[in-house]
Amino acid sequence: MFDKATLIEALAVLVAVVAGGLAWRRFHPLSFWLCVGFPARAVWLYATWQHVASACKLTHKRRRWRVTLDSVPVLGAASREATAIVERRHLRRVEIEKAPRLGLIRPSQHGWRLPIRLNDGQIPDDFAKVAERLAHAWRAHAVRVLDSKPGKVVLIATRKDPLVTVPPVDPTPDDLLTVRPGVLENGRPWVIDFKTVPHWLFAGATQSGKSTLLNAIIRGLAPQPVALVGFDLKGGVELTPYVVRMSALATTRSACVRLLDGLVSELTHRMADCREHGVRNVWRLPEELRPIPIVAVVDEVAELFLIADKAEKEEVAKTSVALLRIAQLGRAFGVYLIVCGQRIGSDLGPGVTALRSQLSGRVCHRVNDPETAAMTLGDMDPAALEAARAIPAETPGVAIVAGSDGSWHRARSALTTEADAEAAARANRHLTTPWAHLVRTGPRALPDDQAA
Ligand SMILES: Nc1ncnc2c1ncn2[C@@H]1O[C@H](COP(=O)(O)OP(=O)(O)OP(=O)(O)O)[C@@H](O)[C@H]1O
Repeated sequence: MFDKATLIEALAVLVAVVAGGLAWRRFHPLSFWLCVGFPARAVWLYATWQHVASACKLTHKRRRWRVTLDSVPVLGAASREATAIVERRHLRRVEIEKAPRLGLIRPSQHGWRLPIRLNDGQIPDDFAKVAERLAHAWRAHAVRVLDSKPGKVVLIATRKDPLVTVPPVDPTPDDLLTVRPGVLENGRPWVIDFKTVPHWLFAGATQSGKSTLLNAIIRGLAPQPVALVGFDLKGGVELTPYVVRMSALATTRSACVRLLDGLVSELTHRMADCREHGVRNVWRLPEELRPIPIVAVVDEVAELFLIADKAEKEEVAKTSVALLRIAQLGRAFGVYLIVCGQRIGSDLGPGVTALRSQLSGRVCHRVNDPETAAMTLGDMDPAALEAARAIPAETPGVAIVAGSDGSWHRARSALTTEADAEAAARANRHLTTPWAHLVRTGPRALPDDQAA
C-alpha cells in the first residue's frame, strides 16, 4: 500500500518528533509539562475518575431511573427448534455509584490543583484519608487537601518532590520582618512574616536542619532595620558567629535573666508609649516615635528550663515568666520570638507548655522522640503530626510548617551555611542597635497610674 520511501519518511518524522519531545522535556521541562504533559494527564484523570473514586471509596450509592436491556429466553415451541432470545428494554430504578463531581483542573509548576464538589455527607477529611491512594492512582508524588469551603474541597497534587533540590535563597532583602528561608511543597516560597505570625517554635533533632533554618533567617533579617537579641545556653556556639549584628547575646543563665528583664522593661515602655498616644500597637505610633522591632532568638530552649539545683529554680521561674510575658505582649509592641529546641517536652515544666501555646508559628523538623513532635504540632491537624513523623533522616532541612490559621505545609529551607549568615551579619553590622539604646530600663508609670 505504501512504498518503501514513504515508510522511511514517516519513520524519520516519528523519530524526529520523539527526539524533539524528549529534548523539549529535558531542556524546558516546565513548558513541556504545561503544553504536553498536563493536558494528557488532565484527560486521563477525568476519564478514570469514576473508577479511581470507586477504588478509593469516595463514591456514593444512589438509585436512579435507567433504561436496562434484558435478555429473555423464548419458551414454548419456538425454543425447541433453536435457542431464541428476545431483548427487551425496561425503565427501572437501579443502584449506581456516583463519584464526587470534578471541577476545572488547573496546572501548576509542580503538578495540578483540582477542585471537587463533595457528595452529600462527605467531609474534606474523607479526601485527606485517601490522599495516598489518590497519589498512587494519579502517579503523583503526593496529594494534599489544600483548601476547603462548604461543600467543596481543593486537592493539590505534586508530580515529584520539589523539596529534593531547593534553589538558593534570593539575597535581596524582603519586606520588613519578612524572610523567605526556603520553599514549600507546592513550589511556592516559604514565607515567614513576623508581623502576621509573631512567635515561632522550631523543633528538630540534631542534624535535622534547625541551625540551617536559623542561618537563613538571620541572613534574611540582617539587612533589615531590626534588632536581634540572642539567648544561647549551648555556650554561645550557635549564635556567636552573628554577634556583630546582635544587640546582645546571653550565654549564661544569669545573663539570660538580665536580658529578658531588659526586654520586659522595654515592652512596658512601649506599652506606655502606646497608651500615651491612644494607639493599640507600636505600628500606629507616629513614625518618629516608632521603636525598632526586636527579634529574640532562643537556641536550645530546654537548657533555659533545666533545673540542676535549687539555686537555679528561681532563675528558671523568672525566665519562664519573662518569656511568657514577651510572647503574650510582644506582637503589639514589636518584640518577636524564635524558640528552638531539640527536645520540647512537658517534663521541662509547665512553663514550656504555657510558652508553646503562645508560639503560634511551628516548624517541626525530623525529631527523635514522639513527644517533641506532639508538643510542636499535636494541638494542630493530626495529619501534620503524621507528616512530621515521616520525615526521613536523609533530607535534613525538611520540616512541617504550621501557621496560626491551622494550615500546614511540608517545606525545606535552602542550604544557608553559617558562613553565609556570618557574612550577612558582618556586612550589616552598621545596622546593629546597641543594647543600651534598645531597651529603656527603670520604672515607667503608665498614664493612668500618673493620674492616680
Ligand atoms: N535545607 C537543607 N538543605 C540541604 N542540606 C541541609 C539543609 N539543612 C541542613 N542540611 C545539612 O544537614 C546538616 C545539619 O544541619 P544543621 O546543622 O542545620 O542541623 P541542626 O539541627 O542544627 O543540628 P545540631 O542540633 O546538631 O546543630 C548540615 O550541615 C547540612 O549539610
